Amino acid sequence: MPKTAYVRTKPHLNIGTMGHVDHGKTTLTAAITKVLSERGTGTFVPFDRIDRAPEEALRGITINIAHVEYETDTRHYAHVDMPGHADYVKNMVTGAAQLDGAILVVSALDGIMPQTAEHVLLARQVGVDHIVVALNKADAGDEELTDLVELEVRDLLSAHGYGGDAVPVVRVSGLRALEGDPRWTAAIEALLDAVDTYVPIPERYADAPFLMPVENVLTITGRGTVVTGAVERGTIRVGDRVEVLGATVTLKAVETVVTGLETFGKPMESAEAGDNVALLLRGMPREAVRRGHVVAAPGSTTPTRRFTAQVYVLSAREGGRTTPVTSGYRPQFYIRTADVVGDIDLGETAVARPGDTVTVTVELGREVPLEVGLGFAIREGGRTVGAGTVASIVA
Ligand SMILES: Nc1nc2c(ncn2[C@@H]2O[C@H](COP(=O)(O)OP(=O)(O)OP(=O)(O)O)[C@@H](O)[C@H]2O)c(=O)[nH]1
Ligand SMILES: [Mg+2]
Repeated sequence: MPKTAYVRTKPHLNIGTMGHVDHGKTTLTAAITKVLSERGTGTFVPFDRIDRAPEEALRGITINIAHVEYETDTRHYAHVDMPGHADYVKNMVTGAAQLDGAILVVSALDGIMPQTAEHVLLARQVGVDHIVVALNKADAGDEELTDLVELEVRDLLSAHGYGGDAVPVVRVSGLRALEGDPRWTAAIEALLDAVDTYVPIPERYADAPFLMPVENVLTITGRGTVVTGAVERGTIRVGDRVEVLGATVTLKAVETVVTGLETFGKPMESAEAGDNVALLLRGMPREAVRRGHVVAAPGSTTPTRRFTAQVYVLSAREGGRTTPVTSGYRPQFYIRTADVVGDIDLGETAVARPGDTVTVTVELGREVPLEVGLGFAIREGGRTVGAGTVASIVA
């Protein structure tokens, strides 16, 4: 099938749904694509295709994020539907790191649930600055109860520095909109308008050196090794030299050339920060690159093992630990798409209780490209116990 080139006509933003299990994230995602397909600026992606497509097993890591794309009148969006279950927080964290804005889905029937709060906290920690709320299942909710839920959500957002009073809260019914009920398709339009106007066009650091965390690695027969991910900063063109970093201990950086560039299956001439792309890498052995590595402009970033960070230790109520952390604690660090073990040194603080924010020094089990301001999650025994931001690199 001939491929039409991807033409950039509108600013591109990455958004995603988040929220508690069963509050209707996937239904809402399907409803958005339905409403926009009727406007002629998107393709309808039915519920079961969003819910089935994402499960990919990759070297034992379950990648469970569905990407769909659509346009409003003013913007092009890549939208990720993030699973709600706590087991998938890893994917939410690594995916949310790329989000310019998020749609927080809260069931008007249930109100705030543990994962609603956990996702808001994680969004804050990974630097998602703008949240729009979809109060879903409004078709089935009682008006007064929905008012209470709205207040509760605004309070939660304010508590995490999102300015809950200003955040748009739109009452929607993904289910009824999918069925074509005009009242509820209009609500989806209102939600999209809120996203269009409330989430600003991000500064893309287009002039910064190129960097893309690797999400997925594929082999295309006859063509070679392809890596996919969201461009974190800078621009990339076919023919550009790049480095793959964070590889094996013996082979720290592998230099290669980008020989092909695509987005959503369409070839493109250049990609910039925020784009979801696939890069074909010349002569790159399949085994030399994996999820967690970084593709960057040569010499633009140096992998490091030691850094200081501000870390928030989740309280037990948020699903975190019930006991304090002391120096020598050795959890997993989720940094961009990488999953690395690390030693925590609390220095003079000595003890961090659940709910505390502390400054720590971390020594990772292997080198990872890091920079100040980069967010990460800390996990232990399959659950998130902390979140933090890199404060300084220690030589
Ligand atoms: N009444 C009503 N039910 C809804 C609405 N949206 C979703 N549901 C129902 O809520 C249930 C969960 O919907 P999903 O879209 O799968 O929820 P989710 O948040 O994606 O769930 P997970 O991916 O498992 O976290 C399904 O039975 C839906 O049919 C709505 O607007 N109104
Ligand atoms: Mg879902």
